[in-house]
Amino acid sequence: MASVRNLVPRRLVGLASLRAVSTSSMDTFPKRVKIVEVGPRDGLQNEKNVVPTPVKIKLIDMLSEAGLPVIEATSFVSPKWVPQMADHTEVLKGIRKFPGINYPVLVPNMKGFEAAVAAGAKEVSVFGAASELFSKKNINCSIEESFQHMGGVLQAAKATGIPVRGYVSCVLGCPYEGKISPAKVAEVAKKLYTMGCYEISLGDTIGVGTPGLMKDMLSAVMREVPVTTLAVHCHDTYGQALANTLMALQMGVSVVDTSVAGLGGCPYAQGASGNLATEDLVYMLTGLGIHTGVNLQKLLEAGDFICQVLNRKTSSKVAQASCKL
Ligand SMILES: CC(C)(COP(=O)([O-])OP(=O)([O-])OC[C@H]1O[C@@H](n2cnc3c(N)ncnc32)[C@H](O)[C@@H]1OP(=O)([O-])[O-])[C@@H](O)C(=O)NCCC(=O)NCCSC(=O)C[C@@](C)(O)CC(=O)[O-]
Repeated sequence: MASVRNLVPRRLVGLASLRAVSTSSMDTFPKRVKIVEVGPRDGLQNEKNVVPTPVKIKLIDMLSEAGLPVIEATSFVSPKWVPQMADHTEVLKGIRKFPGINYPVLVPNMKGFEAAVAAGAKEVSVFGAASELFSKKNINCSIEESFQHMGGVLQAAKATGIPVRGYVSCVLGCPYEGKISPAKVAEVAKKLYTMGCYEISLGDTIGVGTPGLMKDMLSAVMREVPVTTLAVHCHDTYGQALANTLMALQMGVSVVDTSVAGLGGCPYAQGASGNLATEDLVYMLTGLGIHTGVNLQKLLEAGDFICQVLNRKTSSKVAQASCKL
């Protein structure tokens, strides 16, 4: 693989050719998009070989340097279930905390919440699903039981002034149940919103959705939850993540979860590939003239770094193209 140093002078060529467009269809897009970088958590949780803690810390520091406003750093889940995240405390304590950047962590229950707070977490994310079977496989409880676990975390977080983000998985399909109805997604999203999550991230966990499904699902959710509190989280298994995200942006969503180099997958969703690559979203938004505050060059360097450590080719089309320029 080419070294970062060799790539640096050439990579801006593609970016420099981008020109912000202004058409009437742009009126429906948000003026700025908040990118939630989930690579260090969602991106690495599925890696078979344990990634050394200093590598995770360096990756997060590089992503901070790139200007990502939110970086999901790790998860305080059971190390028996997800061994890759067992070093959560060391990672959270070891990273440089840049002013203005949030470093939320995933917590499934009070045990995870308490450990996260003890490690210095200032924001947490709870996670549920719109599929009963996925909920059972992923967190070993029903959707109803998961509301109780999340409710406990939300109450404790409120008492300590910690903001809570909520995830809904399987919003466009489930590896165990198949089709998931938009009404079910809306019901779960509404529950998380009314319980106190300030933002609800809608996850196409296995990347099976298409823009039409995204439109139907979002239309149902937006009848129950304000669009200003919604985020989308698209995996790219069928190459639809960027198209699905574009549909969400057109519908007024302005928060998007992505993963550097397109890393990712869920250990309890066999066959699901990585998230939408952060580089590809930044490139598209730059072309649309939508502000993100992210430095694409530095982001590409972070992607190169983690791909070299993992001995993996990047899944980002933009990173691949930039290597060839
Ligand atoms: C939820 C549990 C813990 C239930 O797991 P369980 O086995 O049902 O839990 P339990 O309460 O019966 O406890 C069993 C053992 O786990 C311990 N335990 C219990 N909780 C914790 C904790 N927080 N941290 C550390 N240890 C914990 C607990 O202390 C006990 O230890 P033991 O007595 O056997 O030694 C487990 O199922 C789990 O950790 N699941 C997490 C799975 C996961 O991380 N999945 C990936 C993240 S979700 C995702 O990727 C989707 C998303 C968010 O990206 C969006 C999308 O794409 O859709």
